[in-house]
Amino acid sequence: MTEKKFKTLDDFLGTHFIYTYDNGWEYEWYAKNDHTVDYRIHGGMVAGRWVKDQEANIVMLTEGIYKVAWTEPTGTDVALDFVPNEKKLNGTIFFPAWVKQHPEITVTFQNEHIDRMHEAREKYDTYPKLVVPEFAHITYIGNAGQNNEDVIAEAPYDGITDDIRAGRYFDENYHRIQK
Ligand SMILES: C=Cc1ccc(O)cc1
Repeated sequence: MTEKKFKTLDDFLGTHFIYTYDNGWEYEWYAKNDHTVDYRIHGGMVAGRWVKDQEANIVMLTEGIYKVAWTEPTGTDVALDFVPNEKKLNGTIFFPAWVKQHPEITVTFQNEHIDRMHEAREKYDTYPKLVVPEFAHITYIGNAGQNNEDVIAEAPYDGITDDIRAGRYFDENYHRIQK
């Protein structure tokens, strides 16, 4: 894992993280550029879900501390505060009621099923929302560079985060080593 020190917004953009929330949910998230994020979910209520090119608001609050927020086609809202120099973040996820009732609908490569998400958010309940506020500890930081399509490029599989942490997943140019 890189030991880089985060100071500027540019230090954050292009960075790839893996982290585990205190409730046990493991997530992988990539600051693709100053308005776009990709992610994969490895543990928790919607493990198996993965998303590319989600538009997000990304700012630096003060040196080395970053806030990211977005709203999804599912109606789920997310706010993340990264303190990468301390290997931690705080995330709050606001799930519409239907995602808790039918998580399996969202567990897919969302980009190929946007219509299905829009349909479900109209058809099923929004309220009461499920709010999940949690700290997480960062277990991996990688310098992927911005707009790297290899970072989040396939469905999550058992052991993928171990492969990434062990250095078996990306080559020296942060391209995926295909098995
Ligand atoms: C629902 C998406 C989501 C992505 C990353 C994260 O840390 C929390 C939620």
